[in-house]
Amino acid sequence: MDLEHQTMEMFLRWAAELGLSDSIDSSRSLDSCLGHSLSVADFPLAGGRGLGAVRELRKGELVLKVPRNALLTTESMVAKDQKLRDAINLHGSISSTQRLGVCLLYEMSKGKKSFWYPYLVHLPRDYDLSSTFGEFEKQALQVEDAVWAAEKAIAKSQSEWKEAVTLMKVLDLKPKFQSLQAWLWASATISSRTLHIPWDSAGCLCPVGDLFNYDAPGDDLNTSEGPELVIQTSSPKPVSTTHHECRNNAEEAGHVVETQSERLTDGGFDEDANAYCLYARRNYQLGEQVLLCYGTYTNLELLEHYGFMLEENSNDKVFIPLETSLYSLASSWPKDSLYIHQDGKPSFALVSTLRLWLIPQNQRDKTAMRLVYAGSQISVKNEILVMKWMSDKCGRVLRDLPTSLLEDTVLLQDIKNLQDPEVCLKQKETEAFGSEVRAFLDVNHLWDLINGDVIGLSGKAVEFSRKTNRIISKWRLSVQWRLRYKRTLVDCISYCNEKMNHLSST
Ligand SMILES: C[S@@+](CC[C@H](N)C(=O)[O-])C[C@H]1O[C@@H](n2cnc3c(N)ncnc32)[C@H](O)[C@@H]1O
Repeated sequence: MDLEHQTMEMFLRWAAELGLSDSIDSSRSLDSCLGHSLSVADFPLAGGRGLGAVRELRKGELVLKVPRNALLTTESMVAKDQKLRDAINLHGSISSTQRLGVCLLYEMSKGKKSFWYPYLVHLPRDYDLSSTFGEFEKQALQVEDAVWAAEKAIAKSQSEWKEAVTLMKVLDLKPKFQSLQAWLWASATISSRTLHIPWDSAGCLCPVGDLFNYDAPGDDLNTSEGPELVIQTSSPKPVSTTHHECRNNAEEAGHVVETQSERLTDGGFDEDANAYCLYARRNYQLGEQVLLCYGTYTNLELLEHYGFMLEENSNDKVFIPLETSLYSLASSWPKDSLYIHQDGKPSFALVSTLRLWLIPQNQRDKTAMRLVYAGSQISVKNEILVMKWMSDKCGRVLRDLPTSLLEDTVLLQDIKNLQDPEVCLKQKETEAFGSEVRAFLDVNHLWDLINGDVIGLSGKAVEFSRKTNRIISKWRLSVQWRLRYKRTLVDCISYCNEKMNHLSST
């Protein structure tokens, strides 16, 4: 049994001893907290390590219960450590998320002496959130809004780190735990793994509960005949770093509560049970990955908060630069409602605004306004103008980007080849590398490694260091993101052209 496997077993035993369980049967063995409903498994195409169903699960069924004493929160860490308590009390001016970040690093610095050590060793060593992107990966996003969002995330992490360093110094953390690198790790851990708790806006780290991978809301609606969960959402979308909203008043009887309401999340802290309770969001077959919904996110937001994106994401939104006069006309609709759906359809608000914008000012009478607000077309002529404008605009946006969809598709394949240890890079292949691959190899000083292998005729694949592989993964994510963006614009052009053809023939 390899080391990873052994430490995972130790972790699951430790969790069972603390009372974590995937079963409602309280007399279960203390060898592992899993095995009745779930098991840890690898899902290479959907999040990597995750939790699989070890039996058929019914929608609404309780699948994991994590008692409060196992949760890592500022409160629970402080309660176990006088020095930490004193330092936190003295330096209360930073945000609760920063406090949790410092506590996490402090706990990590204890190594095996930490109460949560069996959990902490299983945290990822690296993350791909955009706050961890270097200049190359950031620019590879190409789209101005996306580059700007990444820049903002990077700057935010840096300024939060500077503010938190004072507390880290008081705690006398070793330099490696005080570094920006360590801070980025702690912030990414908190951003991508915390669950919502009612008593701390920073949320909690939930052993085992943070092994669930993500399922977008709305993608599960047709899959079950089971009863619906009532999730009492405090806001339609979490604004804090925590992604799970509270499922208050969850009735334990049958572990199912009745119908409707917005189902953004699949669990929450249950005051009565004094535990975090997680429920199946749909029916699952044996062996299927059990997923959790962290909230409603566009791909850019997923990249920022979680370090991944979804090729198929019904919540994705593609924004294109619009004329200022159009924005001012669109005052009835918020700016962020003017977008293109991932399947290429312009949003209701965008089409409505364009309908209005594209009729001459003297024709913007009551009748036209009424039609626009009702979501109806004003006239066939106007509708054709709208579709033509959208199609031309998307075409211009695509042309203005540094690379085409086709070039990005080839690039993505080259990146996959670079990353694949099974692929041997032949000299003729490296000669065909496009300018972006060449620039990447230049910036990261990797030519020697590539040439050494090719010229050395070793016949072996090029092996990059772990650090280089991490950078390649981030770059790959950027390219995937911009490719998805471009696909949506191309689909929008097809959608508009089809509409135009249809309208012209009527
Ligand atoms: C709460 S953790 C889930 C467990 C994680 N896979 C692990 O091994 O610890 C969230 C992270 O898992 C990954 N992830 C979750 N859902 C994913 C999905 N559908 N596709 C790709 N990665 C996903 C992302 O790296 C994300 O930041």
